[in-house]
Amino acid sequence: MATDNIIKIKNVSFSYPESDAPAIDNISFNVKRGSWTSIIGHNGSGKSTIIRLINGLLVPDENGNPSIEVDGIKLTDDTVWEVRNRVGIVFQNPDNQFVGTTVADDVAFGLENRGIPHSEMVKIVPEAIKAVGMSEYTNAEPANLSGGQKQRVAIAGILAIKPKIIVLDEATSMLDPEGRNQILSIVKNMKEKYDLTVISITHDIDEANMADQVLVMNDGKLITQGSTKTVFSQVSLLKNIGLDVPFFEQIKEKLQQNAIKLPDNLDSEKELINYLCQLNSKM
Ligand SMILES: Nc1ncnc2c1ncn2[C@@H]1O[C@H](COP(=O)(O)OP(=O)(O)OP(=O)(O)O)[C@@H](O)[C@H]1O
Repeated sequence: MATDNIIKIKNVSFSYPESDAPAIDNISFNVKRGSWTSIIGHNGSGKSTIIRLINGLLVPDENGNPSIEVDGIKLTDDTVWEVRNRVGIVFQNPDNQFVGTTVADDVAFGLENRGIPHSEMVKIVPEAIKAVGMSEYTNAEPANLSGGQKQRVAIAGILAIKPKIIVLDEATSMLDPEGRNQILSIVKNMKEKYDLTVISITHDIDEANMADQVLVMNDGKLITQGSTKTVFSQVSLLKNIGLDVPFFEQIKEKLQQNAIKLPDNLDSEKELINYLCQLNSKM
């Protein structure tokens, strides 16, 4: 994995015109190339607004000398399309993402928009559809697919334009557990295969736990960030802002509140169970 920062956000604030409070309040963070970042936070905390700022759909407020850099390109009016080509977004509702009458048409749409020659499209489209395991549905109508299949087609459409960054904006929230796991596993495989950088905005704690880095938003502010271990061990902070905490961290906290001292290096449920079994056998 490369180690440079593919996204650099510095001193960024943003207020929607009709609102008094800023939706984003002076945030700074970096995202490493090829990494997985989760953004968590309550409804309205500013998660989607960050993504709209990263792909230039919104422009930061001028105060504080803000800067946004994506893949080494400083985001300005002149570079917005260059940046946008690097960021593919899968949205929450699969039904709002289709424009083609067949799966193949739909996946080809982004390529047509970018003026990719037909001779290249006929190679790229089937490859992208195959990558998400949907080849047998190439000529199907998107409207007739299941929610999980629709999200796979949306991902194929994004893969076709070869982005550097893929954003899942609550992309699994309308799927059942099986559909969700399929999508996450496809994205994970694509990430490794194409050295993609993944940003997932999610309310699902297991999905958030897949990340290398977690960003926690509250009322437009980035209140903590770090590895899953660093962030999810701040149980009280997360609970105070109404967020879920992994079951494992909740159990650890309860044990410690009951004066059961645990070693620092317990990183998984399995390690915790083994430790408690050993403790029990010594009693
Ligand atoms: N188009 C808009 N016009 C005015 N205010 C907006 C607009 N979009 C979002 N907001 C406000 O900006 C704030 C941040 O919204 P945003 O959608 O970024 O939050 P979020 O964390 O993604 O929420 P959710 O989890 O519900 O998707 C909220 O107070 C929201 O009401």
